[in-house]
Amino acid sequence: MEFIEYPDREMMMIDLANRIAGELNTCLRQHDWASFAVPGGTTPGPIFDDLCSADLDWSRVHVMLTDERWVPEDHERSNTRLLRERLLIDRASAATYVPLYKPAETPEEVIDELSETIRPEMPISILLLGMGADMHTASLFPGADRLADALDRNAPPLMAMRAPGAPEPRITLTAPVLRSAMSTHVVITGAEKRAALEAARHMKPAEAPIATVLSDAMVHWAE
Ligand SMILES: O=C(O)[C@H](O)[C@@H](O)[C@H](O)[C@H](O)COP(=O)(O)O
Repeated sequence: MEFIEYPDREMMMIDLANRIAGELNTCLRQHDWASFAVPGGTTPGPIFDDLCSADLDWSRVHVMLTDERWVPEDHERSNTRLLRERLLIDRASAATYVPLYKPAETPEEVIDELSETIRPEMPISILLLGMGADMHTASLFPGADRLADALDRNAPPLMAMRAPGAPEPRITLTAPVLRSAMSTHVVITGAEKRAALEAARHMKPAEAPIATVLSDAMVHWAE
């Protein structure tokens, strides 16, 4: 694991947007298209604000979420809504969006369909992950109902997940998909998450799910 500490959040967000744009460009020089998976939540918005105007061939970039909260797309907690408002705009509006949501009562009703569209995107070219102070990443939460299955190396690419720490059902990429990404960045802020990250390095993914990706990840932190 590589840990990069920044003087402040703004510099970190700008630097990460630049790094990711550079990695996407490199990937597009070598391949016809690149898959780019991003988290929702409160942290990545400023990265999206910078990245959406990056000068690259977005028409060959496939953007997807690492996980989604099972709420309609216009709900304030929808990660899809965050992407549509802050990433898939400006130059990045030319990207192909690969959805992790379809209107349905539960994720189980549409997971097979969604999995079929996700499968061809593997392995993910560039993966950006967030982390909660409880050491969850994507929607791999400690104590989640199907965490052990999602950590298994034979897990399907996409799973529904319910957890005490998550107010609504989730759908999430599973550990084998996250671990097979060609480039992995984790972005975290604040002292509490830094301490959680340090602790997770010595814990098993069953207790600290972020641990499943740490060995090959570049972690970006600012106060
Ligand atoms: O939908 C989500 O909640 C995310 O994809 C999730 O994995 C997120 O990255 C962490 O919960 C951190 O969230 P914050 O950035 O809001 O702290």
